[in-house]
Amino acid sequence: MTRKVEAKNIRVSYKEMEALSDISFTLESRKIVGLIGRNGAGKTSLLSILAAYRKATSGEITIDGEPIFENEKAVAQVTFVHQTDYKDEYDTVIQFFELAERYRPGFDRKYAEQLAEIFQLPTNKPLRKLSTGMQSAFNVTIGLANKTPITIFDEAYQGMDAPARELFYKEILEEQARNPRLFILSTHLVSEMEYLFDEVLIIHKGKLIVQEEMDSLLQKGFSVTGAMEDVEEVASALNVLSEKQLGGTKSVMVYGELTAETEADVKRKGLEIGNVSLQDLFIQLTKEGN
Ligand SMILES: Nc1ncnc2c1ncn2[C@@H]1O[C@H](COP(=O)(O)OP(=O)(O)OP(=O)(O)O)[C@@H](O)[C@H]1O
Repeated sequence: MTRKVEAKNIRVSYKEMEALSDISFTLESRKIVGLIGRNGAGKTSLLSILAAYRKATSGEITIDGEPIFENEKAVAQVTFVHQTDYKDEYDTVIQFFELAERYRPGFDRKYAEQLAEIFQLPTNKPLRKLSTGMQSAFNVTIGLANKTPITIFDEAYQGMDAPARELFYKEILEEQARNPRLFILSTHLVSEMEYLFDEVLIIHKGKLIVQEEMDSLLQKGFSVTGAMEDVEEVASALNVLSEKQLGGTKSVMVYGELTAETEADVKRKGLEIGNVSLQDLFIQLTKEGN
């Protein structure tokens, strides 16, 4: 299921407020992409445009070169899982599976039933009577069982407890191994989900500030620790995101390429280079002032 998704100069305004400004990127299929950003950064706005739920104020999303908005064939390639209000939904889980089987050509009923068992969904209950976590598990079930080439989960885990979330992550990885596709997962649970991601997009205040393969992103973030004066000397040439000091020892978190020259200098001075997590990088990259 090879698909190429391109966002070209996406801008979204709600009246005078600009929620997304000039966002462009290309995503290749067979990847699990993490979309992270602080509250109000624009994640849902971006995902709803990627799924053609709404039109960008300007710019365009294409799948394999075809504009997606109001394009039935392109839209059928995408499943968008987001929080849904089921308070007026009298149909049961099983009735929903029947509908999905009738109207969604790729829907895998058998897999949906397996997932319902894994998540212990009460399949004969109307959706409005499921708990919040169960409703999310139902959404996740539909998202996985639809098996569309592009599957988007917008904070789909709301209300799901830790064991249920763990089952969800495991299913994504297993599905990706069985039926590779493009998964896009927006989340606030960065440390919990970072092991899933092949690639990461970070949006901040409506702007795309990072698009990187996970491995190279983690290589770009590193810490340097040691004697204060030596660390300060090395850090003066680096893009320092944060610093900590304890007595005469200082530690700085850096974002940027670690050149051979800097690495040699660090070694000469007896300083220590450490790894930083995606969560730490995300916090520092989106901190006021950075
Ligand atoms: N329908 C709307 N009308 C007006 N403003 C909106 C609308 N939807 C979103 N916004 C604004 O656009 C900005 C981006 O919102 P969006 O929901 O896309 O962010 P988000 O990253 O998904 O946030 P969160 O993580 O809190 O869910 C916010 O400032 C929000 O208040």
